Amino acid sequence: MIEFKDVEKYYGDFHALKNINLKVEAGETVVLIGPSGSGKSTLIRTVNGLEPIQEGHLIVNGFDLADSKTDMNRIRKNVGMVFQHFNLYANKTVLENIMLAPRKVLKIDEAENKRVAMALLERVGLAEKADKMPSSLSGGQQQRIAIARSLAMKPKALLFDEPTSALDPEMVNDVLNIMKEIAADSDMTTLVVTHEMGFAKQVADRVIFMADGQILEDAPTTEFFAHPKEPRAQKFLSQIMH
Ligand SMILES: Nc1ncnc2c1ncn2[C@@H]1O[C@H](COP(=O)(O)OP(=O)(O)OP(=O)(O)O)[C@@H](O)[C@H]1O
Repeated sequence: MIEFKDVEKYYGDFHALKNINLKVEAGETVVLIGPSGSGKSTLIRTVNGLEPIQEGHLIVNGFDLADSKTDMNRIRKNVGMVFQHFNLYANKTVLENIMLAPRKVLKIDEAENKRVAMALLERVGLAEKADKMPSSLSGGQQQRIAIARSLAMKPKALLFDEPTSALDPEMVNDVLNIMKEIAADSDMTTLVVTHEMGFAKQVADRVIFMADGQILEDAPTTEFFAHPKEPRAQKFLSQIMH
């Protein structure tokens, strides 16, 4: 579903991603961890073209993002993204937030669009908020709406960029529980940047450890947490687990 081949990414002179090679199979759940500034957000933002790469190849759903002929709209249709700060449309109701992209991009029938949107709101436990404005909801509720909005596009892959780090602690589990359900869906490819190690342990098929723009370790979850090989991963885990 997603393959990085010798990818290099720069912000001006700053080398943000260094020789990234990574393959994520369809249906896999991969968690990216690592110290602040190691390039985790940058890496997942390249997958739906939010950040361009400068060298190498990045194949998403069969299309190379390094190829100027690749249609980014087509990529974004299949690859949803959930951000740390929700990014809901402030001047639209919860229901409109969810219905907008399917209407504009997928051009689906209005009644069907509403039916799907309401079903998604049920799924995230917020059907009664359909006609509210996002600003009247808590952060955790807004994030659940943002997830429902992504799912409405029926993406093949979902990218989560620290989706719980802006939330009050009591809101975190509601969001993680929905993410766990999504991760368990064997058709959905899920890439998650998070500091929630419990979540990583429970749902990730693999853990990627990054530092200084490089992937230092890429291992099955149980193996990674039981025996991290890289000294920097060992140090990171010992700091974060206390
Ligand atoms: N738009 C940008 N312009 C210039 N430098 C940037 C930009 N975005 C990120 N960087 C730099 O790239 C490096 C990697 O940032 P990135 O946000 O990908 O790290 P991260 O591992 O996700 O960190 P965190 O856990 O703190 O979110 C950092 O040094 C950051 O300052």
